[in-house]
Amino acid sequence: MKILMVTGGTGGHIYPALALADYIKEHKGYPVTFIGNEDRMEATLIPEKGYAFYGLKTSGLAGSIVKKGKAVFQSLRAINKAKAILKKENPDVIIAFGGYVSLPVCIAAKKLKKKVILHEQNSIAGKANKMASRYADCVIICYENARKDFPNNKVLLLGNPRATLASKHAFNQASFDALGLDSSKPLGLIVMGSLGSSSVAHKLKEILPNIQDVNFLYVAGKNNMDSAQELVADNVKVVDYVDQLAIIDAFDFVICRAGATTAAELAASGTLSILIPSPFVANNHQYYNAKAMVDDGYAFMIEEKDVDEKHLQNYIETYICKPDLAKKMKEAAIAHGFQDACQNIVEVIEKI
Ligand SMILES: CC(=O)N[C@H]1[C@@H](OP(=O)(O)OP(=O)(O)OC[C@H]2O[C@@H](n3ccc(=O)[nH]c3=O)[C@H](O)[C@@H]2O)O[C@H](CO)[C@@H](O)[C@@H]1O
Repeated sequence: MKILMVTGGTGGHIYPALALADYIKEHKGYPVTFIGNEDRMEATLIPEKGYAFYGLKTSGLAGSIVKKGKAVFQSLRAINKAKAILKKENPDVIIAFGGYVSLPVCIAAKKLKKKVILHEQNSIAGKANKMASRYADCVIICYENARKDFPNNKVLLLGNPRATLASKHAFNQASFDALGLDSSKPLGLIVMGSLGSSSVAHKLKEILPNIQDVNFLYVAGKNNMDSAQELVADNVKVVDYVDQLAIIDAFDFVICRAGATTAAELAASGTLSILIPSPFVANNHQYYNAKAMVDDGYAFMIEEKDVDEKHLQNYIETYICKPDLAKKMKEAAIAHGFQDACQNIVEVIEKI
């Protein structure tokens, strides 16, 4: 069986696809090829991981009439290019992980009568996935809430492939030691998704130095290192990137955005979190990702507008000073973790 995956734009769409591809390679040996945007992070990340990669030029349907017109024109060209790639590669199944690059590939796939599976990471579906669902044979979701965004007879709630990876992740002592953190105090990891956040960095710079009983590692994101430098303090180290899953076990809690892939990893690995959902995403979907986690009893949430010392200190103390409650929350996280996501998705691929 040959599989082709479509993914792109941000880590939250790319890492789940890579996790599934690695699982398929290890357990089934089926070849996997990728299509993504020719000018986004996937164009380097995916070939670096050893997979064949085809790039398309696409952009989102947003902004001025001229920009929208350009996006439509690019999509039409992308459909033709995708058709040529699909004819050459001749995959049995196409799995699309969202982002606007998915849509032209799904359209091309259906024109060639190929089987299409969509993967939606978020609790509110993205625009591209909603449009692509009419060309899909099956839609895999990670939150019950996303079911209503798709034709009900196509939906399966199976979770995010990164959950499987997170449940099996190996702590890497050398990666942790290289960070040079003082672990004689509780440790907090702060990571703002694959793109970072300058607005949260700006708020935290006033707050973190006052929480002296915790040492923090702030992961800024490669494009935010300048604004993040203002955070450096006795108890705060700043780096641009970490392999989140390799070091997460060393931390007592994580403060982070509520990107769906990070959220899936937190649940599957039983990691305690304080979520600050990004207010700058489509349909406020991170708020709803976070709300589902809070409702299921395994995370706290502070909206960005409410981030202050009192709120943060309050939640941090709960994790550190109430071990019984922290243990209960960890158990609730693991119970909602979809640790078998990869195995269950592969069964669907084989059946389809
Ligand atoms: C601004 C934006 O549009 N964000 C979206 C994007 O988030 P974003 O790309 O930030 O994705 P997530 O937070 O969901 O996932 C980030 C991934 O990168 C990894 N990682 C990240 C930083 C780092 O230093 N090290 C590291 O290993 C994490 O372990 C995780 O696997 O896609 C998500 C999934 O569709 C959406 O829910 C988010 O709303």
